Amino acid sequence: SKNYAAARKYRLPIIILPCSFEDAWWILLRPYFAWVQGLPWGFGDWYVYTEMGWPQVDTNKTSLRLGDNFVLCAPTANQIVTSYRPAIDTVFRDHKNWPQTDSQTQMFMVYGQNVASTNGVDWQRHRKITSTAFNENTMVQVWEEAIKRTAELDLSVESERSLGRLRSSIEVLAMRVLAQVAFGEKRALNSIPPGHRQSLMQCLGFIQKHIVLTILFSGLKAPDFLLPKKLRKLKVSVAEFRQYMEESLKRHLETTSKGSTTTKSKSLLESMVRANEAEKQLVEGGPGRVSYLSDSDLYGNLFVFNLAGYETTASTLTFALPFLATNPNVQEWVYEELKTHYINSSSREYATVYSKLVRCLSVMYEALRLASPAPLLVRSPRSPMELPIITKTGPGSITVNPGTLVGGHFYAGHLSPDWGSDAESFNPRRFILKSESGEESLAVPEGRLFAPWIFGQRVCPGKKFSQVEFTAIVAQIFANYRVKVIQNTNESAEEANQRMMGILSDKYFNISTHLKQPEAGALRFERRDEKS
Ligand code: HEM
Repeated sequence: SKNYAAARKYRLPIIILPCSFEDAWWILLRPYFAWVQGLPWGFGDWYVYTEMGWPQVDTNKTSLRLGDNFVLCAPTANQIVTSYRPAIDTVFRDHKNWPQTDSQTQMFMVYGQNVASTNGVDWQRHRKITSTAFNENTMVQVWEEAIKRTAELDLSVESERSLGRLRSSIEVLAMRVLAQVAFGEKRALNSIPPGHRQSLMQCLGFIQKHIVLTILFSGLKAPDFLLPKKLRKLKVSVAEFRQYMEESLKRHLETTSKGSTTTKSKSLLESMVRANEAEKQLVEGGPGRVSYLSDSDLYGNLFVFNLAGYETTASTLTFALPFLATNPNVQEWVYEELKTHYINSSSREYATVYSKLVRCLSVMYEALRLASPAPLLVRSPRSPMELPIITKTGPGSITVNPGTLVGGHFYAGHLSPDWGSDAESFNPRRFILKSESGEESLAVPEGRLFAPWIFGQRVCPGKKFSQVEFTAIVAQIFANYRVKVIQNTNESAEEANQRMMGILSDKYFNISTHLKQPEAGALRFERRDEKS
């Protein structure tokens, strides 16, 4: 009731919730209460808003009904949900005054503090060291590794794949790219090396799938026989992944201490270790706070790179490919670009090719606009802060107190009617600008909210990594294949495409975007050099 009284003062529409995703107990119980959605007179309408990534289910429905800003009023806290651009700008440009909340950052705190789990000066320390790892040398590796691994996908041998199967193939691919580029890991990721009980892919995959349980129970000291089977398995996976990280770090520390003479670092981890060692030398004996990372910090960051670094890209591709399959004209438009700059180009090198493939990148932008893996990002001020709002009477502002949350509702911004009458359809051309001389470039149309990697100082450090990887994979696939939706018996191509769009809109959130029915649709990859 205290929260409700505070919410009323904002003069914004209010949705009352009996609990929220900030309550740990509710996260566990939530699946058992799905039935409330079937209650008459909208009695169960609150249910959808009680999970972290709810906009992936609701998309922009609530925003169309209630406007650009409204309040979710729960017993734990009020959350002002906004897709109003001045508000998004105010909050996300200023991470000092609008830091992340514990419930969001702690999601990433399984092995140690890291760039995603910290705020303020601690964050600066993590960010400084980890950012050194994302340089142009890394991008060359991402490009080459992604092309090589895509060629190994064997799309002509296994030419028909359900969306579920496609997702797992692409996850393996993206994980390989990350493992190679980030950790210099050359071993097969799905075999079990001596001294291990699980492969790297097995343990990371299991942690990823049960990330919420991992966060809730990673510190649990209970003896194994008291734990349910799933938690026992999770404990093994968490320990296994730690062992992989320790081995990897040990290898890298050895190489760094040998003082390798090349200036170019070979992996993200190596750059990070190097920058950290340099930082240690710098402060040795000097006064002031610690500016380097401890081993536990390094593990924390390694884990978070794994968590943030492959599923997001894999998720984006699992949407982009079927979107392209339902839009053969867009495929041909992408192919035109590939013919000029990739297929018939004398070089396939990152430096010459990547920046020219703007149509490929526009496909990524459009897939992210429609199915971003980060649907709602929450912040909360440390001291009372002004937040711009918009009501029926026009723009204004309200004071937000500490303890009140502000949720940036990126889905609503990405699907807003501002994008025009085709806001809901897949049309990557909207991101392409043509100069008078006919040269194409990528641009977000004026006056739209588009921030899948957010912006400002806390922008995703893997933004370019993911763009280069996505472009390489799309280029390599569409230079060689046409992709089609597989029709069911008695179904026309048009009907199959319609069905596919339905499957793609049925989503849920777990670190990234997932389909509820990935086995209900499938794609066929047809080689371009064979008759179709
Ligand atoms: C399509 C791909 C990707 C998307 C859409 C994406 C999106 C995002 C977003 C929205 C954030 C901000 C979260 C917040 O502040 O609450 C973020 C942070 C982060 N991302 Fe990404 N990301 C992608 C790929 C990657 C990749 C490939 C890596 C690493 C290899 C990566 C590493 C990180 C890290 C470490 C952070 C935390 C940074 C910080 O808090 O300072 N991401 N990402």
